[in-house]
Amino acid sequence: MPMNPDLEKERQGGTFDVEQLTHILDGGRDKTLKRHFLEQEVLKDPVFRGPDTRFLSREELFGELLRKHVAVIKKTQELSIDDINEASTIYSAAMNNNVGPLTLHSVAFVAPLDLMADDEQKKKWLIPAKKYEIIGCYAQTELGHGSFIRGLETRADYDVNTQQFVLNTPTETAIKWWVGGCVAVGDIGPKFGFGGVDNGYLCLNNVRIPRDNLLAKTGKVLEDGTYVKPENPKVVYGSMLGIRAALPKVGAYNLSKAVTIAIRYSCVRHQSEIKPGCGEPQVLDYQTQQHKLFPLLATAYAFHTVGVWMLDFHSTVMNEINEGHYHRLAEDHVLAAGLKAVINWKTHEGIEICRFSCGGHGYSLASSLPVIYVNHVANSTAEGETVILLLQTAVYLMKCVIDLEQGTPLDPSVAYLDQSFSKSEQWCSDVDMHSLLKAIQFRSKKFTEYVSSFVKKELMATGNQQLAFNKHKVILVECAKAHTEAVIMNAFVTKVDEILQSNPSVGKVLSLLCQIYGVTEILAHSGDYIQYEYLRKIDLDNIQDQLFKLYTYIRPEAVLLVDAFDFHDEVLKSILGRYDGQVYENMFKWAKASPFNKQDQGTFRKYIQQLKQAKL
Ligand SMILES: CCCCCCCC/C=C\CCCCCCC/C=C/C(=O)SCCNC(=O)CCNC(=O)[C@H](O)C(C)(C)COP(=O)(O)OP(=O)(O)OC[C@H]1O[C@@H](n2cnc3c(N)ncnc32)[C@H](O)[C@@H]1OP(=O)(O)O
Ligand SMILES: Cc1cc2nc3c(=O)[nH]c(=O)nc-3n(C[C@H](O)[C@H](O)[C@H](O)COP(=O)(O)OP(=O)(O)OC[C@H]3O[C@@H](n4cnc5c(N)ncnc54)[C@H](O)[C@@H]3O)c2cc1C
Repeated sequence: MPMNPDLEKERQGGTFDVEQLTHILDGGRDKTLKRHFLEQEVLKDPVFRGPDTRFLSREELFGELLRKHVAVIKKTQELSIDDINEASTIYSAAMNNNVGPLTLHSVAFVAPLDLMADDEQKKKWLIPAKKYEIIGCYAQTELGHGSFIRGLETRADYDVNTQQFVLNTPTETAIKWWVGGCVAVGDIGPKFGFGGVDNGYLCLNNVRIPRDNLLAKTGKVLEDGTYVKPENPKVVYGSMLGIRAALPKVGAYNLSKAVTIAIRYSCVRHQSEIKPGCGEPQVLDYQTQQHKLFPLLATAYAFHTVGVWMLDFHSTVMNEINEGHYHRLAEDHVLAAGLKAVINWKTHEGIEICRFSCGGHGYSLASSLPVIYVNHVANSTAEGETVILLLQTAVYLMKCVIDLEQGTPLDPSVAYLDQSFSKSEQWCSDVDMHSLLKAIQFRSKKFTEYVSSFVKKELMATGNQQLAFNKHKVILVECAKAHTEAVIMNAFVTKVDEILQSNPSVGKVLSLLCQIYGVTEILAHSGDYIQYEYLRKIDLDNIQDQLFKLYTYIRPEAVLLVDAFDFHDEVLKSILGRYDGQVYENMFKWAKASPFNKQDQGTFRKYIQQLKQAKL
């Protein structure tokens, strides 16, 4: 199919090599080539062809995705793939923006076995689980409790005579609920999205399991019922940590898809007139459309950068823990908590902005933006609800203030809290990304000190830390967000500095995105900068001007920047986001193919005719 002339023109501009940026995003040329190979292994294999999942009922969708997920597993094994990124490539190429039915088995059942089973148990369960000879799930949440783990009601009473645990969900609120991939007792019913996953309920009534079913790499129960605590009790939370550490990159992936669709479509879509008689411009030429999408384009790159960094950091900490060193577990936990919370929340807001920036067609499943949205938005609740996780980060920051007062060294990711920040000089309208980072770190430091003063005062008054925290949860959450933004901006600036050395032309365009990210973050909290007397109104006016100027620099690069995400059309599965930009013809073809147009609904005759007969 010929290329849409608008997109053809967009691709003649640009100042950097798209393929080189794709290699950077993938982690090197070889990784790009391997990803292409794996995608083609899926896309050329007829077993992965099937009905358009956007036309399927919940039951049909589940069945079709389970069929495909089994094919994904077979393909992964056939190609001897054990790298999680490569396995995810095969998975994503097949799932059409859905979450597959066996995802929880991989991310929430196999992972804890790997983390907390001893060698005997690994032989017994981990090896068959990795071969899908046993299929598992992660049944923690109950009807009555999800966030408050210490409030869970399920019981495991040890029967010393039989060396067994007797499991019970003693109350209705104790029923295990939301359990992804749990086909034992029942499905919890239709959901907002996640149609590919059978989130189940599980009632336990005197279910007996052997003593050695308790994963025993950390804590264990001896034959006489004595509980031997793990060296570090918090390691039992580790299975949630693994998914949280991965979710920032999942957020970046989903936002990159949405931004690709919205920016390509905004170049194809012509609407209204700027100068009468001069034709309808591309909607991406409107400043308001750029103001919707370019900060999100910058955000997608920022989130990808920090998502890769978080996974590397988490993997290092897990290796340290495997060798018995727990000193970085707390930092890993609060980084994963803050990044998972902020990134997934801002991503689902961003996908929604991408959807309505495509007008009515964004609302059609032909765009796939609604599919990406409803499957992504769960990530702000699942694996730790946003506020819950931000409070974890906030409590850690309050401890950092005490550490600072006591002269205890801080973890590297919060070292900036110990830095002094000079008032900014007059910010002219081309402030660089390093100055923007300093400003964002400054705000986080001031906010942490401000919140800590309130919590301390409350603690003095009540002597109860939980009460003190509970009274200031709103500003504690804001404090955690401010810190997390400093972590994101620091990762982005660090990566762009590195790329400026290795590939100046790519680095330059990424530095423009980094500035857009930083300026957008500062303008979103401009009142704090005035209140802390770090910036003046003139500075804020100047960086507002800078933002609009940055949009003009990014405008000719925008399509190339989303092309660099390198989504194959069959992976993106969006008519608005097609690489060739042939939207209208394919929208019409897609609509005509809808089963709704295929069979005579019969309902028309059945009910409308009744109206006629009723002679109202
Ligand atoms: C074939 C290949 C396929 C590959 C596919 C890949 C592609 C995947 C595609 C899409 C991805 C989608 C997948 C997502 C699936 C999601 C499924 C969802 C699963 C779930 O939701 S499982 C259930 C999750 N539940 C929670 O997260 C509960 C949240 N609540 C809590 O974590 C706790 O209640 C708490 C931490 C909030 C409170 O804990 P507690 O009451 O004990 O009290 P605290 O004082 O706050 O904490 C005590 C102490 O522990 C420390 N702590 C807490 N948590 C952790 C942790 N996780 N790690 C380390 N340390 C932790 C805390 O800091 C305190 O320490 P101090 O005492 O202060 O030192
Ligand atoms: C798509 C999806 C898949 C899931 N898969 C699984 C799974 O496979 N296995 C599993 O075990 N669970 C699973 N879950 C459940 C998930 O872990 C919980 O929904 C999540 O932990 C939130 O807990 P909750 O639902 O009890 O919400 P609640 O904690 O009841 O939250 C309700 C509101 O209360 C607020 N709140 C709660 N506690 C506090 C507090 N201390 N301070 C301030 N505000 C508070 C929250 O911020 C929120 O606004 C899944 C959920 C979803 C949506």
